[in-house]
Amino acid sequence: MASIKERVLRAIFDRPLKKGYMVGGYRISHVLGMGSYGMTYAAHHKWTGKVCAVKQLRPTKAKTTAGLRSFHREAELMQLASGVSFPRLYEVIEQDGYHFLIMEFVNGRTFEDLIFEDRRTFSEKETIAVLLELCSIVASLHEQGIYHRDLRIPNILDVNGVLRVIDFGLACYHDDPPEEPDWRYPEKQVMRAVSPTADLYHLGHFSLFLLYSQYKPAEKKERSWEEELNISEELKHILRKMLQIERPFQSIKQLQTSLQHLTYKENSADFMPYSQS
Ligand SMILES: Nc1ncnc2c1ncn2[C@@H]1O[C@H](COP(=O)(O)OP(=O)(O)OP(=O)(O)O)[C@@H](O)[C@H]1O
Repeated sequence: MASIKERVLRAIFDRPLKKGYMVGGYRISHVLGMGSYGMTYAAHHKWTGKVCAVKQLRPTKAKTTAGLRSFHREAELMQLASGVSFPRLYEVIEQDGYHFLIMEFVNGRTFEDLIFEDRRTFSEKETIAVLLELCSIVASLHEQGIYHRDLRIPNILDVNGVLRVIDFGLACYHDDPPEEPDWRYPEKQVMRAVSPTADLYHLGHFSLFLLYSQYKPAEKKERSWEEELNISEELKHILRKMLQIERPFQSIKQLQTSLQHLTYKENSADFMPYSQS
């Protein structure tokens, strides 16, 4: 959580750029989102009209070594993460003292949009189908030696039934040293572990968001997700392992195998890959 001083400085120095501002050959059209490190805009190339996403490092962060380091790492990791599931990095631009990543614009709906704006609901089968597709994407990232560590509903997009993952702001290399533990926030240690378990943990929470989209509270008293969600015991067991309530999975492959086993066991002719649902 940002301190009061930090919030005041951000309000003064981190104002988003105006529509029409040129970053290299790209003209800013509007703000897509504002995060703790960056402000992201949609922009168009002045000659070709090609649309792209421009992520600007917040000026207050650009003044710090840690902020600049994280910006360059995000660029490096995006460059390294190859595959159609991740946006391509086109350019890194430093201009007027600002720092920008110019990247492919992913034209889809985030799962946050789908659940909270479109009111889409996900059954157990649909959630498993989404998870299986994500397993392939995340496994490919892990094979490239990268852990994403921010697989949340605003960072996973549905582009006409095909999933894509954005935001490498918290990603790391598999051989990075472990981060200094902050004992005030024990969950952060799990979420920021330099390990596949960090992504598995995030995917566990991601799955709960999908499954809760169908939930209709029958009583005022809040119960645990295990009591509230009407899902199979097998899926609950898998989720407990993802969320480290039970002995955690150690790799995405282990999760993939358990989910596949679940779909075979159900042997349901009506089980469909996410892209065909
Ligand atoms: N390549 C992209 N294509 C389309 N939209 C994007 C792209 N990258 C980011 N966005 C949009 O911009 C918003 C903010 O971007 P991003 O997720 O990179 O930053 P953040 O998580 O908000 O910031 P930070 O990483 O600083 O915490 C996202 O919610 C997403 O909708």
